[in-house]
Amino acid sequence: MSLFPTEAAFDAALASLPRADLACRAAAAARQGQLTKPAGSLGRLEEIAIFLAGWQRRARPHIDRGRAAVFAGNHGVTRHGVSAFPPIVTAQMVANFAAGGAAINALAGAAGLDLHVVPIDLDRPTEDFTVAAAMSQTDCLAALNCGADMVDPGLDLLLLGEMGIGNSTAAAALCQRSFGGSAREWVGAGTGVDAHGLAMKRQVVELAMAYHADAPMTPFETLRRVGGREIVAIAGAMLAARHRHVPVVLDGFICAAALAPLAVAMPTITDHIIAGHRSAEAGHGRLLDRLGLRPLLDLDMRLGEGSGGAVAVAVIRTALAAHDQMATFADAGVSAGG
Ligand SMILES: O=C(O)c1ccc[n+]([C@@H]2O[C@H](COP(=O)([O-])O)[C@@H](O)[C@H]2O)c1
Ligand SMILES: Cc1cc2nc[nH]c2cc1C
Repeated sequence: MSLFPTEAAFDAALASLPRADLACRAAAAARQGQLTKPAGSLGRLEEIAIFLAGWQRRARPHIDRGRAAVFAGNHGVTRHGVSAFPPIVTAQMVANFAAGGAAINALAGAAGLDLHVVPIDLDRPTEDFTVAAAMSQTDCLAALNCGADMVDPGLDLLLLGEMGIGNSTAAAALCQRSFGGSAREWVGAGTGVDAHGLAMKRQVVELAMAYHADAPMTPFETLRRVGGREIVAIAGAMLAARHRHVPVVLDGFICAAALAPLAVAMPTITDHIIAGHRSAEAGHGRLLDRLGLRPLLDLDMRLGEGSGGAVAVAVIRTALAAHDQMATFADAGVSAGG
């Protein structure tokens, strides 16, 4: 049985979000207070260990089963010349992922994550969302379930990533429909468009806002109308992960944009999510601010594929190593501070 058989099931899942286990969080926080270091001196590494304790529901969290799920989709909006690369690159990169030659193959390996690549109907690009909904209800539900299917209940951590030529335009449209503002604020260079491409992207996003202006402002409709299959799958995976108590690490702008419509309807959806990094894509910092997420890293990356998130997972592992392996003041015979 799929997790999201209907739009109503998706809405119900979003309306009933499980919370972190507070007792496990408290036990992890207490342990942090006993480790041989001044209180708080490991900064955000301490917060990460406590965060994972709450979602994994154990005081000593670990990442034995860490997965990177990278979804790929094609976009009808590419007909407007919104990307520096042709749409065929999406399928070509999926082949590169399968052959092990992409950045995410190396980075997921370095972060100790199993990589799963999920191309979704690449031979059926979404509709051009300046003149139609990007996808049907059926296709939107199918993409949500593609995402949910990647979330085995036993996972310790899930990194989400995407590949889709043209998807930074869809991401900007999701941001603007969710948070308002102008296309100038949300549109960036993506794969590296020139000034003409940038102007085109802005125009495309403004046209999309006008076309869909009277449609319901629900998360499902926003995803369906101006999203893409890989983006919708990321939204489905985030929501499924929440119900299965799997903490999530996000990659860049496109991943975070998948969260935007959900967060507007249900701000606490971000509680089980770590923003792995802030990408160099123009709107990402603004989007993370709106989501109330503070990125772990800022390395001027703007690749996608889950790459920035994978680097963040390597840092997260160091946080857990300290939490698990350090001696307490009592164990080591070190005098605690007053
Ligand atoms: O992760 C990011 O912040 C990011 C920023 C810019 C581009 N990308 C990647 O580049 C593609 C989208 O760029 P574009 O120009 O084709 O819209 C897509 O495959 C993304 O994975 C990703
Ligand atoms: C080569 C290439 C690799 C990518 N990985 C994610 N988005 C991408 C876009 C391009 C163009």
